[in-house]
Amino acid sequence: MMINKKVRNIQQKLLSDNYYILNRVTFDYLMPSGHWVNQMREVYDRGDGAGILLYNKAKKTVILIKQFRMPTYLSDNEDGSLIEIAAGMLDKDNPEACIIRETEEETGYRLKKVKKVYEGYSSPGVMTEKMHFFVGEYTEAMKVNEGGGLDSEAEDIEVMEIPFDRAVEMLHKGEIVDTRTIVLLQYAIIHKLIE
Ligand SMILES: Nc1nc2c(ncn2[C@@H]2O[C@H](COP(=O)(O)OP(=O)(O)O[C@H]3O[C@H](CO)[C@@H](O)[C@H](O)[C@@H]3O)[C@@H](O)[C@H]2O)c(=O)[nH]1
Ligand SMILES: [Mg+2]
Repeated sequence: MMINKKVRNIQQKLLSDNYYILNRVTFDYLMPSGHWVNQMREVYDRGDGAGILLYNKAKKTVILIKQFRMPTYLSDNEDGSLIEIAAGMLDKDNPEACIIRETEEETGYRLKKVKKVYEGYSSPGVMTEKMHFFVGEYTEAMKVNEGGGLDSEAEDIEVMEIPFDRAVEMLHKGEIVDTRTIVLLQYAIIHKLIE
């Protein structure tokens, strides 16, 4: 941890801990020219996350979810709804336990086994978050409730079971614009999860 000799004098100033943590971080950075320059970054820390692509080989389907995402609505997403993989923030549990819990809350399927495929920083210039990516097979027998998210968190999640071919078409037509979902659909294509 923190062994980079080109970086020193890191200072953090808390800008907000209203919900998660936003810090203003200043530091000195040694340029290739040999000069130290003072730099500033605002860094958002809301912990790490996990996401999963659920797929069924026999039915040749995947499960995605649709929900309202305010930041995209403030950007250019017309009605603010976004098609995504099931995903959640790690509380104190490990990524695997987290994704199994989130899958049940959001989609209604209780998985026993998941496969970790990637780890990656979500938005490395801005936030600390690292995402843990999983894939998992689901069957009708694993369905324990309707999903839809937690009322206590005011979640309104639509569960979408769709043919894998349709998901790939949506990907290629630009109807899927969540990076994490793009990553896992591409994983499924590359590794022929469904044929
Ligand atoms: N009041 C309040 N509640 C919040 C706020 N931010 C999040 N929440 C609550 O925290 C819940 C988080 O639900 P999760 O399912 O755990 O997380 P997520 O929003 O699906 O996040 C996943 O996707 C993100 C990408 O959009 C990832 O960044 C994240 O790591 C995770 O994978 C939300 O439903 C909401 O109730 C906030 O600023 N204020
Ligand atoms: Mg979620």
